[in-house]
Amino acid sequence: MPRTLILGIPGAWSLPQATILTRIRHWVSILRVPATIITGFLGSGKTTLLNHILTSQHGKRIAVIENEFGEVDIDGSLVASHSSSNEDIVMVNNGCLCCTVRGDLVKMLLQLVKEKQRQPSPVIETFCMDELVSRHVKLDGVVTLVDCKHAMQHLNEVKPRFVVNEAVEQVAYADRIILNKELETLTKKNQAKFGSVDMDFVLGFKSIVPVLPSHHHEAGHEHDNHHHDHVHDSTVSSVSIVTEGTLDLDEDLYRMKGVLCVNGSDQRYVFQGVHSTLDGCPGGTWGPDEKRINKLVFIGRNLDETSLRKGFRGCIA
Ligand SMILES: Nc1nc2c(ncn2[C@@H]2O[C@H](COP(=O)(O)OP(=O)(O)OP(=O)(O)O)[C@@H](O)[C@H]2O)c(=O)[nH]1
Repeated sequence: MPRTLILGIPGAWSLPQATILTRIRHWVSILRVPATIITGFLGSGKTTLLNHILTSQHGKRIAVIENEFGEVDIDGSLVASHSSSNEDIVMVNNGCLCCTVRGDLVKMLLQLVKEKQRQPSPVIETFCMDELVSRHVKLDGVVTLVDCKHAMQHLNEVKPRFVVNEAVEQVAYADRIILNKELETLTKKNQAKFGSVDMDFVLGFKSIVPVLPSHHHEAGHEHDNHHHDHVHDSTVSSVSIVTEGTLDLDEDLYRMKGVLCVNGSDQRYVFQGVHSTLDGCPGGTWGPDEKRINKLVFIGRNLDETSLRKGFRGCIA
């Protein structure tokens, strides 16, 4: 038994070895960095909740690993602008976090825990299976955002056999569910507005059984030497556009979001669309020598990429 480890445990010398080991494991588990998974369907309000967490006074030091569906990073800039320590936010884009980009996630997690001054609290997505990660990081719990306005459409969607309904899984594996966006039929107690919830409800609640969904990929293929047996819905895809120029602004989509350069304004325009709800607000000011790059992401079923790109180019002034 290494002496240094035992010395940290009060009364360890007088105890049987099994008890000592149990205590060591307990202490190691306490020392591990707690991670909270924030999940929820497209546009349900995850980024909004994250910004609420990052700007709340809770005394916790937080690092964020964020995964985006499209290959263009929109949320990175939206989250980073609310945080005082931008370097603690890393993006893992364009892929299912437990499959295609899992290797990146493991690297990110290990990098975060190696740099001891950082305490990644909300770290997004699955990591329990990696031995090295689980030695350093413990899953605190899974928080699922539900968009009350659009949730039933996605929860009730009948998928082909073996195709996973992500919206159902996100709810099924939640330790905490936040009903976000107002709905008149719910009592105030059950719902949140713009992710505004008590921090104790989402951080540090220590779920008793931290279980993650076992999940399946198309025809059960392999990534990074591990096997998946779930299938994502291949009709849902994303189209991302990155182009220079200024826009005159204007489908039936799940989600649109973008950071745009609009005619006559020195400020970025942050554009949000969740189904038919469209929203936008000014973002940060463009730098004097900064290239005015428009970034726009469309996520939905059977997207017509060619006409979306053509239509978007038609908006450039
Ligand atoms: N009316 C209303 N809108 C909200 C609420 N919470 C978030 N929103 C809006 O919903 C839109 C999507 O919010 P996000 O926080 O970006 O959602 P998300 O889950 O991160 O979206 P994805 O990036 O697609 O995964 C934004 O326009 C938000 O302002 C709410 O409680 N009420």
